Amino acid sequence: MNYILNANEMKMYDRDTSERIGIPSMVLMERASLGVVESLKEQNLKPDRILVVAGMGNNGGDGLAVGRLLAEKGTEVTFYIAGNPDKVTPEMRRQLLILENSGFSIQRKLELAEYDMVVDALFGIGLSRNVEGEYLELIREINNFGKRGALILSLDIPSGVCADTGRILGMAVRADITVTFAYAKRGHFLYPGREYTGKLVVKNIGVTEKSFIKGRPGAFCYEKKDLQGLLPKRSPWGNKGTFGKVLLVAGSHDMCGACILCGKSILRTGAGMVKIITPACNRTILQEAFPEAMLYTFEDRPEPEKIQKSLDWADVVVAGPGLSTGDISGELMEYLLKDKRCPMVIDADGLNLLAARRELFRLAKERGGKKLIITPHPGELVRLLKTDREEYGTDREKLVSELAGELCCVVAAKDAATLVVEAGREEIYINTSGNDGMATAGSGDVLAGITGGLLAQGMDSFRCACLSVYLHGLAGEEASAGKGRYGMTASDIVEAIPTVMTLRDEDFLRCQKTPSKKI
Ligand SMILES: NC(=O)C1=CN([C@@H]2O[C@H](COP(=O)(O)OP(=O)(O)OC[C@H]3O[C@@H](n4cnc5c(N)ncnc54)[C@H](OP(=O)(O)O)[C@@H]3O)[C@@H](O)[C@H]2O)[C@@H](O)CC1
Ligand SMILES: [K+]
Repeated sequence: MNYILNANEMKMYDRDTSERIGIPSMVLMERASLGVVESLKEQNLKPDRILVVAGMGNNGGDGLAVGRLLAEKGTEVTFYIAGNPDKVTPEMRRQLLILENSGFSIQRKLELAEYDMVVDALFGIGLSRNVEGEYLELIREINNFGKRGALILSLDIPSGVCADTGRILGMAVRADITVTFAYAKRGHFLYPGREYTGKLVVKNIGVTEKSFIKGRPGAFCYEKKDLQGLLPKRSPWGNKGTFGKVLLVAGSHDMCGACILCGKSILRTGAGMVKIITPACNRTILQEAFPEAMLYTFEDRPEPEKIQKSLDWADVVVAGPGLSTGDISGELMEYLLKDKRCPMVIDADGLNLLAARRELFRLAKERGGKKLIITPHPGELVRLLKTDREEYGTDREKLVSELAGELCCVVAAKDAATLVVEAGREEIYINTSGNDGMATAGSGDVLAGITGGLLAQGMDSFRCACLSVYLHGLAGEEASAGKGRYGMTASDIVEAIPTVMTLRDEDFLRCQKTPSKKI
């Protein structure tokens, strides 16, 4: 598990590290700059000629220090500073003095020469508004250097990217590499910031959890090393019943694939049994393509007694993939929502039904008790919230939290960087696994299946949603490693689930003993 910070949190922890713990901010700055040089070495990058573009804040100070350290190693460095000298920070002033005392000259006019690398140290987490005028031109010029072949190295965050939201404030540097300090920032992962960040490297500078004096950060992500502590425990004496029984209500005429992708993902994640309720037209294909599933297929409309029997059997319900939004589906959803015993995962048309029929939305709300996980993509979320894409783009986190609060549930808001938010919980999960190959038909059905499979193994809803999203992304990475991002399909993601959940025997045994992580 790692933290993802916003600008205020980072500033607070920087300040507490200097003022309360006592590591001077010049020491932090020197460590940050040494970290950048170290990271270039790790990536075997040895630029001969570089340009440092520095602003008047501490991000600029980092840039001057990086240039100085590289010059010590023989790199030819051109230093350029921009901005109002009245705004210079004490640390930046000190860096300017060190350069002056060391005999370096500092340009105020940009030299349009050939450089191997441009160090972008214009703005870091102190960017507070849209960039304009001179800064806009500079950012355009840095990007032009990039187009002409120079490597663009951004310090902390590409200048112009909002550290809190990933939004572009006017214009932003398109970095090839971003070296950030202490912890990743939200803007590195939230789109479009993610596209501008390039390869992200995080360097420790001495700001650690000991600096969380005033509280922990509000967002976190999982890392591969966490899996051992996160996967549900398996009893050696367990049977298919004890590993969880999932009732999948999915599929409609011409929509059978969603049942298969979702159902297989449930079993691939470790649940013991799956029963599918779907129209009779899907029976033959399901029996051939997915023989592990039990079925209740119906001709015109499902019989209430049989639905109830299936509900009584199940530990968890997954509803919605390929379901369609007709009246029969609406009736089915009503039955499912009225039965408040089983935790439920709702996806796709299940969510569209909730959005279209307020009665169903009310029933979902009444379930309460956080026994509901919903997995909307942006279109579904916008429909549920009765808002538009523009508003969704301006403050996604706020809207997702509102929806979680209204339905008293866990929302996994799917997107390139999926957010998981639980009603009443301040901390959010930001997913960092996965890639663009996952933007393929049926990928969402796989996530719904993974979520149902983990929930059926007894996980708490929030942790289950976070882990599902993370595993789904890892399985996507695994699928793209085999098939490539162009050609991979949702079925490849399903097939990759076991690989990413496989622990070496010794890790598996340790996993059974490790207490489950609290977050
Ligand atoms: N503190 C520490 O211990 C450590 C900090 N570290 C480094 O410090 C960085 C944060 O430094 P920082 O807070 O000085 O902010 P920074 O990003 O350099 O810019 C602020 C300046 O930009 C200006 N400005 C803002 N927006 C603007 C706009 N649109 N257009 C024009 N101007 C604009 C703003 O002016 P103002 O808003 O006051 O008008 C101010 O002058 C951090 O990212 C990391 O790299 C590391 O060394 C590790 C240790
Ligand atoms: K920067």
